Amino acid sequence: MNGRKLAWSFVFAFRGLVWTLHTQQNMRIHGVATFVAVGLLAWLRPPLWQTAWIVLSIFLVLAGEALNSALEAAVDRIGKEQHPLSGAAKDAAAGAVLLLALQALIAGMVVFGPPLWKVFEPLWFGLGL
Ligand SMILES: Nc1ncnc2c1ncn2[C@@H]1O[C@H](COP(=O)(O)OP(=O)(O)OP(=O)(O)O)[C@@H](O)[C@H]1O
Repeated sequence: MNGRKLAWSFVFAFRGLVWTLHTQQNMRIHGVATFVAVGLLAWLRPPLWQTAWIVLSIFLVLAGEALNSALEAAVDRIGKEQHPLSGAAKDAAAGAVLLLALQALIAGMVVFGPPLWKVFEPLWFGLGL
């Protein structure tokens, strides 16, 4: 592969990500979640392995959503008519994203839960909770 072709492949990949952001509401939701997670990382500065877990989770969810969007587009390109296999393919891909998102939620709770609890603990007790 020559350098020019390699550079174009990055452009196409980036264009694919921009397309998912424009067309997929779920990708935009994951984008917002990414900003929140990065903000919490910058604020709470967890240990390196926990930071790595969160960063990995972010990339896994975004990559999963991009693949899900690709599969949806491919299924729709094959045929827009209703078919059990088309539905099953889309459902299975959505299930994969759900699993990745659940994993990210667990990572967020394990990494950010205890320090956030510490920060807001005085507030809970101040409110008599
Ligand atoms: N061609 C089809 N044949 C049968 N069932 C389908 C077909 N297309 C979609 N479905 C069903 O409808 C669900 C929603 O499909 P849709 O294409 O709207 O994707 P989505 O999950 O809403 O994603 P998004 O809103 O991000 O595009 C699928 O998960 C599937 O169960």
